[in-house]
Amino acid sequence: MHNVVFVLGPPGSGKGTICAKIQENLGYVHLSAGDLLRAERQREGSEFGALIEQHIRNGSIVPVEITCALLENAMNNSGDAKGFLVDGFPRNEDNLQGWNKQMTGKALVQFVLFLSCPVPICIQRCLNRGQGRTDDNEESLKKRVETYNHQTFPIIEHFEKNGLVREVKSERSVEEIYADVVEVFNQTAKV
Ligand SMILES: Nc1ncnc2c1ncn2[C@@H]1O[C@H](COP(=O)(O)OP(=O)(O)OP(=O)(O)O)[C@@H](O)[C@H]1O
Ligand SMILES: Nc1ccn([C@@H]2O[C@H](COP(=O)(O)O)[C@@H](O)[C@H]2O)c(=O)n1
Ligand SMILES: [Mg+2]
Repeated sequence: MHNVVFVLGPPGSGKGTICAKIQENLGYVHLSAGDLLRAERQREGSEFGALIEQHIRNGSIVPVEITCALLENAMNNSGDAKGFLVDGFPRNEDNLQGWNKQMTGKALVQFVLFLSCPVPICIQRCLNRGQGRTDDNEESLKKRVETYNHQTFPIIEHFEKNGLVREVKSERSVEEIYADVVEVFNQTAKV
């Protein structure tokens, strides 16, 4: 059984940054759904490359069968891990239902780390990121925020109703955020 922490928040809220620190210090393996999709988009011979790029540019969500298969493969190929930080998933109802269908009995969701941050700050962070992402532009960001507000936030609310959400405000320095995140892990997960 894989231990899983879902990490959610608006685009640019700092999910990848904080997950890297958790992986370094707390022994969880970081799996970013977006990174896995970008790698699959680049993989020679992938039948999904064009479809993934279309969704990424539009800020829309790739069908769960593709994303969940990438996540499950990555977990199975990671050897012994204390747990997995599943960053940027589940992003909509399709992701959630597909995960439940495919992963029930194989993964245990310990909690959901919700990095909350005002959208204008998130947008500015993405525009300054400088990694050459095809979706870090004003047009794609508008759509990504719309998708977050209409599809992802309701998923966070769903987990909140089940008592699984641990919110950490991420409009602060990485050090301040990370200190609160460590508290959350100490209280909730077996570290
Ligand atoms: N607390 C912070 N303060 C200032 N800048 C930050 C902070 N956390 C992350 N950043 C910067 O903001 C940008 C976005 O961070 P990051 O990639 O971690 O966000 P993300 O939530 O994974 O975004 P996305 O959803 O687009 O993948 C990066 O350039 C990162 O260095
Ligand atoms: N569960 C997911 C996660 C991501 N995507 C697509 O990738 C884009 C980038 O995601 P980041 O988390 O790296 O910002 C995102 O806008 C989606 O197009 C997805 O489809 N499903
Ligand atoms: Mg990210």
